[in-house]
Amino acid sequence: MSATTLELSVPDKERVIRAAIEAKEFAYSRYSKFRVGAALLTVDGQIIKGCNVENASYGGTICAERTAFVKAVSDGVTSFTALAVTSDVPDAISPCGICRQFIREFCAQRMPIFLVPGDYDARLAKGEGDGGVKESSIAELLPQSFGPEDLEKPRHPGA
Ligand SMILES: O=c1ccn([C@H]2C[C@H](O)[C@@H](CO)O2)c(=O)[nH]1
Ligand SMILES: [Zn+2]
Repeated sequence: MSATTLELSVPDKERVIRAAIEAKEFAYSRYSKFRVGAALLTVDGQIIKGCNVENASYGGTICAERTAFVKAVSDGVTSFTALAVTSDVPDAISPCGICRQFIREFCAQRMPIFLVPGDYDARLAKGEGDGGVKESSIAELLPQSFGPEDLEKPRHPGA
């Protein structure tokens, strides 16, 4: 376990990584041709997948990570134990700024976020034990962040 993350079982880690790879298959990335898959593991062991969904009005695009969160939250699920993200590029990508703020809303500071290389399976086949997965957390990806608790703090007397 790295200093920044909460403990997760090896099967759960493999499950959420595998789900992110599967989610990438449905990426609607006709403009960028950049496929991204994400998966959330919920506190009750459910997997929720998301892919990026682009739009002819480019700004309407939603990232894979936010797709997964929106699917979960709109089904009443708001507690998560892990997130995995992958693309087709060998260097594991890391969530964009907007998605980091989304993660901040729903996840513990030290919840594991697995950044999975696009060639994960090829790396495993070559005997690279962990497939090159990087483990991070929202504490690391979005330091000194603003979050839900900040809105609960008392206001100064003049406000
Ligand atoms: O972490 C990321 C980074 C990018 N994208 C998507 C948005 C867009 O569809 C494409 C190129 O930016 O990749 C994601 O889904 N997640
Ligand atoms: Zn994003």
